[in-house]
Order: sequence, then C-alpha cells, then structure tokens
Amino acid sequence: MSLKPIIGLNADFRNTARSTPAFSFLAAGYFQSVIKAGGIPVILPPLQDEESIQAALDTMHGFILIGGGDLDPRNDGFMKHPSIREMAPIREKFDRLLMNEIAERRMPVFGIGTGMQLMNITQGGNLFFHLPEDLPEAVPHRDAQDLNHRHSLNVESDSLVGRVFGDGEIRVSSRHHMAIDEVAAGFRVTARCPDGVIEAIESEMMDWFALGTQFHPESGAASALDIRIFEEFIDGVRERVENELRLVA
Ligand SMILES: N[C@@H](CCC(=O)NCCCC(=O)O)C(=O)O
Repeated sequence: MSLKPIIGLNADFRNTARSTPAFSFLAAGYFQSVIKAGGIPVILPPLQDEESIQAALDTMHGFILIGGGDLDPRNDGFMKHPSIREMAPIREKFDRLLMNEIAERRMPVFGIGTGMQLMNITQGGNLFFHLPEDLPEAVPHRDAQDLNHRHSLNVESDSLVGRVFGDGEIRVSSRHHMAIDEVAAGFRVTARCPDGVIEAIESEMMDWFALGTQFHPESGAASALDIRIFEEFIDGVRERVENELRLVA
C-alpha cells in the first residue's frame, strides 16, 4: 500500500463578536480535497509561537495554506488601502511564522488564494492591493452576490497546472481583489486569466516543491479537473517522502 502523506492545513480565525465567542474554522472543501486525493489532513489552529509550529510541522509531510481575508500591507511596510479587509491578526501572525518555517525547511507547500499571496510576499515578491484600481481593464475576479464566480484561465503546458488542465477550455472559481504583481525569485507564472492577472505560480527550485493558485480548486463550484491539482500535490509529496525513506534505509 502506498503511503498516505500527512498534510497540514492552517485554520481561519474570528475574534469574539457581540453574540459569538472567538472561533477557528476551515471550509470543508480543503480537507475533503486532501482526503479525496489520498492524503491525511491535519488542521492547525493559529499557534502563536515558533517552537510549537516547528513541533507540529515535524509530524507532517506537506502543507496547504488556505484562502481567507487580506494580509495587512502595513506588515510589509506599505500603506493600508481602504479596500483591505484584514484577516484576524492572530491568524496573520500564525500564517507568517508558519510560512517562514515551511520555507526554511523546504517543506512541500500548496498556497491557495491568500495562501499563495503570502508565499509570494514572504519569498520576495509583491502584490497589487486592489485589482479594480491597479488593473482597471481586468475582468471581475470576485462577485459578492455569487460565491461560485468563475473566469477562464490560460495555462503553461509544461507545468503542473498545464498537466492538470490540458488544452481545453478552462474555467476556475475566483474570489479575490488582490493579486500577485511581481513574482518572487525562484518561482514562475504557470497560469494567467486572459486579462493578464496571475492565477498560478510554481517553484523552479530543485530543492523545493511549492506551488500556488489564486483560484480555488477546493471550492464547491470547482470542476472535476480541479481535484487533480490536489492529486498532483499529494503525489509529489509522497514521492519526496519515499525518496527520503530510501536514502536513510
Ligand atoms: N486577500 C485575498 C483573499 C483571496 C482569498 O483567499 N479568497 C477566498 C476567501 C474565502 C476562503 O477562505 O475561501 C484577496 O485578494 O481578496
């Protein structure tokens, strides 16, 4: 029987509101996609210290950084744009510590939505803070009335997303107003919306299996093909674990 890799997932967080206590949560599509693709999902609530994060990552083979609210641009030395709806600071602190540790140990990682944006900025890239202003010609990338909003996608054929989607007409689930502007060194763009907005990046580094999608393959509105991205990720994680086991045997 082939190994079922353990895949970590960060959880979102909501602060206490008038009638609800603080709580942490994860949209089911993320962990269901990991299970369907042959992995074992393990959900991490927002830990706040490096030692605990390191100990948790020691038990995992790969990590999926989930979507969510906006990262606060002030944490990277930029002004806050009025359109920004920040995620809870507890989650942002956790996500940044987590991402740094994942990068440091070259752990296989798949960033989705905010997760990809975080990967890009922590590795030296940057973001557009509001597409309607930064790229006014862009098609809508989110629709407040329609959680299942989709747009089309052009993929690079010699890439992971290219293998997954092939040549046909592709439509993906989209819910964002920020996007990658400059891509971090060591990564390349492997999919764009026809309007030019970056929709997927993949690592070109020999020692790090890392990819990100701005679109949401875990969404209920995702196509049957989208699960193939999770399968590719989990197969890649499994291959790396099996190679390491062979080396120590
Ligand atoms: N900062 C981002 C957020 C993109 C994103 O992750 N959207 C999904 C939110 C809901 C979820 O958790 O699935 C932006 O550019 O808007």
